[in-house]
Amino acid sequence: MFIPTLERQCTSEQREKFLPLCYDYRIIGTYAQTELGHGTFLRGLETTAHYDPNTQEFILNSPTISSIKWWPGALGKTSTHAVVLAQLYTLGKCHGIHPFVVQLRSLDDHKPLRGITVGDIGPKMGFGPNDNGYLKLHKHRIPRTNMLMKYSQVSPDGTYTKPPRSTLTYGTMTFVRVLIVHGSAIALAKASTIAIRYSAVRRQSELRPGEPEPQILSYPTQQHKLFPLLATAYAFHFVQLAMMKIYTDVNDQINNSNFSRIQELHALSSGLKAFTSWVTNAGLEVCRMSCGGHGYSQASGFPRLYADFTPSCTYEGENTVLMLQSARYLVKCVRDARSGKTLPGTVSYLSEDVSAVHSGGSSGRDLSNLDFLISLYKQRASNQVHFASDKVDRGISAGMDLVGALNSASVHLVSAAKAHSHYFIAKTFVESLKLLKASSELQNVLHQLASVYVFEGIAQSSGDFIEDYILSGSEAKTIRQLAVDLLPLIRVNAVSLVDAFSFRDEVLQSVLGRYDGNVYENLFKWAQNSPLNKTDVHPSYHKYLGPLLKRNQSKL
Ligand SMILES: CCCCCCCCCCCCCCCCCCCC(=O)SCCNC(=O)CCNC(=O)[C@H](O)C(C)(C)COP(=O)(O)OP(=O)(O)OC[C@H]1O[C@@H](n2cnc3c(N)ncnc32)[C@H](O)[C@@H]1OP(=O)(O)O
Ligand SMILES: Cc1cc2nc3c(=O)[nH]c(=O)nc-3n(C[C@H](O)[C@H](O)[C@H](O)COP(=O)(O)OP(=O)(O)OC[C@H]3O[C@@H](n4cnc5c(N)ncnc54)[C@H](O)[C@@H]3O)c2cc1C
Repeated sequence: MFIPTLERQCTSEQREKFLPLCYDYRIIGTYAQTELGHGTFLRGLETTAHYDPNTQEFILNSPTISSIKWWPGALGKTSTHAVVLAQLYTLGKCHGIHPFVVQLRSLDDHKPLRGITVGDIGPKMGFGPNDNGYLKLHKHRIPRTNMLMKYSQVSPDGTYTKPPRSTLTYGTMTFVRVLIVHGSAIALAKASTIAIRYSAVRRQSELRPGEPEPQILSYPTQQHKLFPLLATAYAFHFVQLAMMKIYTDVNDQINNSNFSRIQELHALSSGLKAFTSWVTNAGLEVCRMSCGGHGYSQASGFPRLYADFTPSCTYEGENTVLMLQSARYLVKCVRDARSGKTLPGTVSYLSEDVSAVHSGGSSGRDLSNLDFLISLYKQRASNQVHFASDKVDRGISAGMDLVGALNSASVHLVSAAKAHSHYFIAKTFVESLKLLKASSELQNVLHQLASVYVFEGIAQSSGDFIEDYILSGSEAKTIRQLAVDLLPLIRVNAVSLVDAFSFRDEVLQSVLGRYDGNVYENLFKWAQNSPLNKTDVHPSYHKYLGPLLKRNQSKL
């Protein structure tokens, strides 16, 4: 995050000064924004940067215990520099959060500089090798030119020039949220690879006396656990491509001072980061549990994969908060649509009258047709967004202010943002396959994946579709069965579909997911290499167990 922030927030002179140092690994930096007392509420950050026109320096301080920077990756022991987000004060006025480059450690002996107290925050659930750290600043001075001034400036005499948009400071977070969508796709693909390869190797239970134990991948329940997640990994792959394309297009516009789509990008990246990381987080656990006891071993790769992925639901914007950000934008779009404004591409459906298109229970609807089902996802999303938006309006009519009305409707707003994200993902998956240049055989297999993703997505949220009369109960049951009917067809190509992710064994880090399927021999080898097995009799025997046993044997 250090380098992307410099690339996006530096003037050209600052880029020339700082970026070569980064690219040549002459300095190592972190992104120090979160504090002990604030991670979500950025306007509440307490670190201060007061401008001193006499010396043309900023004086940085951590004025309270809650203002100590806390969590930034590699801050504890590694980073020589940080981008520090602090409240800017100049000529007696506060201008809000701005980014500053701060050197933390000497480039000679790596010791912390004067006014810098820095260290590791201690052991975490995962990310063991990462020294997430703390930073306490005490009257630490930096040159005026260390404030990143692409969008806002402080002149030598302390005059402040404000940015075209205050939220441009938040740009790096948007970029990383887009990367996290990609990260979700990768993590779910890894977990699917491990679970499906192992399920093809593992044989368990005797269905009928004398019959060989079947591969657990042959059980419909095992297929129902794993194949929708495999399909989701493929869906997220295509979604992250689409998300990155939108990010790149909007970022190019921003670089040309066109800020018209910044809100749409923020809303979409927030919703997709939250949706994909939540779904992946839950999916990793399903994959682990589908591997039985060996899934719980470190050898499976699942404990580390989960412990390292699960903070994706928290960092870079806590998921609930991001869903609310997305929903806030959707509510604004409903208002704009009602006042006749044209809506941007990813939300234009909110101005369509989808309610008349479909009503549950109509006979003869082709429930296996993906284009038709995507139109139902659209109707569900539109209904949920309009419902939540109407709740906000009713709150205001009842005398609440906008903040109060939004807060009061927030549970429904999160549901609406989820439905919106889900519609975007399902639509993107189906549309991406149409554009894919592939053999008819491959198209057929991918269509099976898209179908099970779309069917299972409805099955798992059938309440939404039934409550709004988008589907009848019997139609929902039919779609649920369509998903189950697809499972044996996907079984034929399941191992090939995870092999297609092409994770090398060294990357997958899983004995269960080894490409050669030689699990048991390598599990035994792995166990023998366990530190506890360095000696037949562990040294602790002589200190604890031995004396205890001998003492009790003497009583016999
Ligand atoms: C290139 C090939 C790569 C291959 C990649 C392979 C895989 C990648 C693997 C994964 C990589 C990722 C690894 C991750 C490592 C990251 C580690 C974690 C780092 C961190 O956690 S950094 C800290 C993150 N912190 C946050 O995200 C804080 C969240 N809080 C906020 O953003 C704001 O406080 C919040 C919640 C938005 C509230 O803002 P606030 O101003 O207080 O209040 P409002 O809600 O009223 O917003 C005002 C206004 O601003 C708009 N807004 C807010 N944010 C943005 C934004 N980012 N962009 C644009 N606009 C924004 C908001 O919509 C409001 O607008 P209105 O018009 O409605 O007024
Ligand atoms: C592994 C890891 C790495 C990190 N790396 C970095 C880094 O490199 N740099 C950095 O600056 N930070 C980093 N962070 C910090 C991270 O960005 C914050 O933890 C994150 O933004 C969440 O903020 P918080 O911890 O204050 O959670 P909180 O906001 O306190 O969340 C707690 C609960 O409050 C709820 N909540 C908060 N606000 C609202 C609201 N308005 N409406 C409804 N509910 C709300 C949330 O939904 C959540 O359930 C990292 C964190 C982790 C775990």
